[in-house]
Amino acid sequence: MVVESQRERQPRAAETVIEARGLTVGFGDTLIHQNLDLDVYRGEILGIVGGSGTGKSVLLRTLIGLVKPRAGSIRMFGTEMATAGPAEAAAVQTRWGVLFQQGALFSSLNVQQNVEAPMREHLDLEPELRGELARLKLSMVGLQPDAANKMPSELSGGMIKRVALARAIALDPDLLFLDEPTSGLDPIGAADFDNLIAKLQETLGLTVFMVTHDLDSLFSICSRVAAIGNKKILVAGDLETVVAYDDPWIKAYFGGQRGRSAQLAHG
Ligand SMILES: Nc1ncnc2c1ncn2[C@@H]1O[C@H](COP(=O)(O)OP(=O)(O)OP(=O)(O)O)[C@@H](O)[C@H]1O
Repeated sequence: MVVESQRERQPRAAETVIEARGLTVGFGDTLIHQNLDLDVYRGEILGIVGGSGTGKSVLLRTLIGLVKPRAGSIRMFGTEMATAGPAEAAAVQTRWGVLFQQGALFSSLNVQQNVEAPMREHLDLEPELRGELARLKLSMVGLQPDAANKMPSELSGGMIKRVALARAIALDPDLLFLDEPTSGLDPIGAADFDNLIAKLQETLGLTVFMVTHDLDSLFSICSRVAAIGNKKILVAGDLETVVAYDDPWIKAYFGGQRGRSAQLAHG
């Protein structure tokens, strides 16, 4: 059952949105990734898993250009990012949105202003239209209109994630990067957020790159999973393929009590 539902969610045509080849990333004397290859296909929700410190967030930050790789290439929507000119790179960058782990809202801006921030930076819109669009994005992530004037300090953890998600979709992206979107949420809040991600992915036709530890997210909404270990992608494929892969961390992660419970719950 799990396998069938995973297959149903596989994109039909495997058009590559992100193509990373031979990525080597390090800090000082420490190598985090060495010769890492990864493809992300249009229309999929790809879950990135791996032990703590294996470099899942570093991979996300490398793909969006915040960490410069020592070697290798990253093609985003067919554009080689290392050699793209500033205008071309900026045009590609507006095609993705990012939800960072803690939400990373601007604490001095209210909710609506946070969602408007990318529009201010990249679009030349009248203030009324910008406000209207921001409120539309907020309603798309399930927030009531009265949330618009609240400050980040007045929000619950779940609301912060929703505002951050509204900001991530502010520019109508094709691609969404999510870093541990359900971390810090209670199980019901996490399940609601998973459902929201799946709904947005489907209605907006998004491609989603999602770093997660959350087994429920993997089993409920991911169409494919890539596991990081030994500085590279150990295995990428449907859950059945990844779960069956012979690696001690994968066996401990999926074969432990929580992994078995998640498989049963979503089976
Ligand atoms: N800017 C940086 N400078 C130096 N080291 C860094 C930097 N950013 C990350 N690291 C190191 O890179 C390694 C991978 O970090 P990363 O946050 O990607 O791990 P992760 O797989 O996301 O872990 P977790 O699951 O615990 O969040 C860690 O050892 C971290 O300390």
